[in-house]
Amino acid sequence: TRSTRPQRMLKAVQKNATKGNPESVISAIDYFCKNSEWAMNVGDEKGSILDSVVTEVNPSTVLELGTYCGYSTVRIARLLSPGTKLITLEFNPAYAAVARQIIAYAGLQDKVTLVEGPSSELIPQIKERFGITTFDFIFLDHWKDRYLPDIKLFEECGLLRKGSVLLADNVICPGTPEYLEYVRNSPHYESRYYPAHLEYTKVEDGLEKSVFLG
Ligand SMILES: O=C(NC/C=C/[C@H]1O[C@@H](n2cnc3c(NCCO)ncnc32)[C@H](O)[C@@H]1O)c1cc(-c2ccc(F)cc2)cc(O)c1O
Ligand SMILES: [Mg+2]
Repeated sequence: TRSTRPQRMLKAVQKNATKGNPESVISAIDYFCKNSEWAMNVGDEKGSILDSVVTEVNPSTVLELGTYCGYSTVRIARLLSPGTKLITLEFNPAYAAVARQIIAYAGLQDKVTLVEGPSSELIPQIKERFGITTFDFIFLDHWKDRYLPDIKLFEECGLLRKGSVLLADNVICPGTPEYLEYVRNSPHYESRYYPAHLEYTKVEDGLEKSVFLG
């Protein structure tokens, strides 16, 4: 049977990247998406903004919603201080299998805990399963209509502290209107929009950074 796009992306990484070199894995995926097949990775332009926010926050506890093929997982994990790990949630087993191989190819498997399952079920389990009290940094890049319910779940589960940073992809395209309205109007968040473009295109998109105020 025909391979899937994530499987073809993995092949491109194994063919064009250098094992243990995260930068080469990122470049190989961006090259594949620009020259072979578009895929919904955060991409290089928004990825650079992601890099700058992660570097600024220098988080000890990190959560990503929506691993997909692991592109943003690799971007984030390569910037973490020694000993810091990130938890990434992915409910599609086929995507998770590809992501594990891409993360391992980058040599970052020891900095990443990929948990298979839906965020709605996993978020309430995080404290007891992973011994986390609160998250310093959260990257949202899963189904766009799940951003708002999941941020409310973070609040209910006490997973945010004064200063927790949430960074959301695709707030313009495909768009997350309810989430944007919430974080921009809630007295509990200080929000800022980073304009950019939809990965590998000229279409307008951007990232929204929201700091929890307690
Ligand atoms: O749709 C987009 N992203 C979705 C990501 C889904 C990934 O995350 C996984 N996932 C989803 N919900 C959950 C969940 N929780 C939900 C239930 O609890 N818990 C765990 N994992 C979850 C999926 O299995 C996928 O691996 C997108 C589209 C465009 C786009 C723009 C323009 C176009 F024309 C076309 C496409 C651009 C982008 O950057 C995009 O991110
Ligand atoms: Mg996205």
